[in-house]
Amino acid sequence: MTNEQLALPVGITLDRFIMRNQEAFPFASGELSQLLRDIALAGKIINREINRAGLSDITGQLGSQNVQGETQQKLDVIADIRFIRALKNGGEVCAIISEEATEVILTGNNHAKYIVAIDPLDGSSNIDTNVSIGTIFSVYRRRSEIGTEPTEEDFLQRGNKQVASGYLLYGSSTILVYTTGKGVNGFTYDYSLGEFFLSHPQIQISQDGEIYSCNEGYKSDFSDAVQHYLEECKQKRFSSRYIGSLVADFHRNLLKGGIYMYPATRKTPNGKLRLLYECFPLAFIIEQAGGKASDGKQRILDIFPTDLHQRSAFYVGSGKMVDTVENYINN
Ligand SMILES: O=P(O)(O)OC[C@H]1O[C@](O)(COP(=O)(O)O)[C@@H](O)[C@@H]1O
Ligand SMILES: [Mg+2]
Ligand SMILES: [Mg+2]
Repeated sequence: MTNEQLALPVGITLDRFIMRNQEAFPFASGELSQLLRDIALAGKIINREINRAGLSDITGQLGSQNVQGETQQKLDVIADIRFIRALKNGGEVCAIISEEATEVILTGNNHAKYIVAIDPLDGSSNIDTNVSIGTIFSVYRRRSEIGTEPTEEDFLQRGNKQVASGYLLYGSSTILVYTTGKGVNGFTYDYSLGEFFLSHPQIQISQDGEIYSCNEGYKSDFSDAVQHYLEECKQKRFSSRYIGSLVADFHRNLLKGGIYMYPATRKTPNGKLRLLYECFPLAFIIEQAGGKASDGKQRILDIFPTDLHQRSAFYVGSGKMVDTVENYINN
């Protein structure tokens, strides 16, 4: 055994990976790198709180409602506070929108050029039952002039204007997956070292898959087209998998191939999921991984949002499966 083999490498840390990517772009100023580090830091803190949730009084409902009319879980609000604080203190973000806040959150960093849209805790209905949950984020350059106070207008940009997006998945292991438009990479959290390490380089989704994921409890509320597509999935003996946490269902399909669908229903005629901090960020990831994301009629990333908390039908995953459901819907 060589001496080198005595001390096997532990891998590439997130920090080093970010630095290497920054060095690859001489004009990169390091602000986006710092922003990604701030998100990773808040993710570590939330992860620790989630791991201890059953031992500390942070499970259950807070009783207040968010702008969507959903009852907020304590962890929804704790995660919201942690990410906003990390991004404020990091200094690279001038404004934030969050699922848990009605209005634009001004950080006071008016000199900063980035804005962030965030779903601080995704899969809220699964928090208290130890099922995988996550955080979803999206980063844009502001539209308003640096030095001025950002407004709602800064956030009303098409999804194809994102400069970065990603998610954290707090599951059997904790993983951070993100893109800055140069492919998709995943980093697994090593608790013992307190570091994220590159574990899933350059993720690509298979063009076709045999997993479909949607809440079939609402099937009778889906359009005939979607019901026909579900029938086809069953005839083809595809596996039905639905965790009920978008991040977890998305991540499984990203690695295994498959399609996640949250169609419009009578209860949610515009779909349930939010364009700016659920659909756009995951659509950017899936396209960078070779897959597709649609609202049934058009590419999600081409949609021009008119409202901060706008909802959309969402079909995302292996390209051929998204094409098939789109064909059903449009023919
Ligand atoms: O219970 P339903 O209607 O199937 O909805 C589940 C979906 O709603 C969500 O919980 C919405 O996200 P939040 O938990 O962030 O509100 C998704 O994670 C999940 O895919
Ligand atoms: Mg969500
Ligand atoms: Mg949420």
